[in-house]
Amino acid sequence: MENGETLKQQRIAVIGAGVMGCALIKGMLAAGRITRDNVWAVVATSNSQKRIAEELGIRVYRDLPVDEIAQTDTFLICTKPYRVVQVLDQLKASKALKPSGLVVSIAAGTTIKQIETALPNYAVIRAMPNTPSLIRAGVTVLAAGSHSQDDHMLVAQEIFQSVGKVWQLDERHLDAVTAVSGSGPAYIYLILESLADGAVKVGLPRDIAFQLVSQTMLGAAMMVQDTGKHPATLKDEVTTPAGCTISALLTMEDGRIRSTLARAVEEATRTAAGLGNA
Ligand SMILES: NC(=O)C1=CN([C@@H]2O[C@H](COP(=O)(O)OP(=O)(O)OC[C@H]3O[C@@H](n4cnc5c(N)ncnc54)[C@H](OP(=O)(O)O)[C@@H]3O)[C@@H](O)[C@H]2O)C=CC1
Ligand SMILES: O=C(O)[C@@H]1CCC=N1
Repeated sequence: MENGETLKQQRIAVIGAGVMGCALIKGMLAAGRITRDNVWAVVATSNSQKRIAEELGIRVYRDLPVDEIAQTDTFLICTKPYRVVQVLDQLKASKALKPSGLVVSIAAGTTIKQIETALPNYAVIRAMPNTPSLIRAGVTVLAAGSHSQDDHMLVAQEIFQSVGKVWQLDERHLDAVTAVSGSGPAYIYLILESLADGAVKVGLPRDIAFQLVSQTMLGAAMMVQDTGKHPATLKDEVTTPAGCTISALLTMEDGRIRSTLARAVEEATRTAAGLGNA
């Protein structure tokens, strides 16, 4: 089978089609890795059911359908963390799970052990993606469960490669990953908005400010990736002696921007670790 073709043989269920579940379905459809026939979803409310069925053109249910479960290879669990075990209990109670199937959970703080306790002997992979998966610019880190084989990991890799870049790490890193790249887009939006506020304060129109700041962020991020240079080196290349950049940087340092951002990641890691116990 060609690289990237494994998903075409799979029937995929997305349990919880909210922000992330829909981002993943849209991303996979846009990548042409799945068809509308081989994916189905579950939501809680009739409003979401109607909206998503219309928007995505896929089968959307409010209860777990036993006949669909029996034909499904991979379950992407995308509910809030506190609902994950309840959903897994329902899947188990259906008695329709394929023994060779795979559960991939994207729930923050919900451990592989918690999932394997609910579904003993089942292949489990824990994933932490982020919202840019919607536009296929996501970041996902995968961690394998104790019954996950290479072919299961291949399926998970193909799902998340279709919506962005993928790394595989030991599960002990997943709460940190959640705090860095899972939550990360929110930090970047806050910084983007703050810089744009500054631009507005010095007279630029808001829409131009958003375009200038977001493109600058994109370019700066690409410089880090493409040049491989340390960010401090790239920063120094911008910072002319007695120029204006150093004025801005020292103002930021006065506001303890570095430790504020680093401590924020530390705090988010602590919070993420507790989310599966709610
Ligand atoms: N948002 C993010 O940036 C990221 C989130 N995550 C993780 O992804 C998961 C989902 O987050 P997010 O998409 O933001 O949450 P949302 O609230 O947007 O989505 C949750 C979805 O679950 C559905 N749902 C609720 N109860 C059930 C149930 N019993 N059975 C099936 N579906 C149900 C909801 O249906 P309805 O719409 O009808 O209420 C909704 O579609 C969380 O565990 C989170 O930790 C991971 C990475 C990033
Ligand atoms: O805020 C949260 O808990 C989730 C996990 C990562 C991003 N959003």
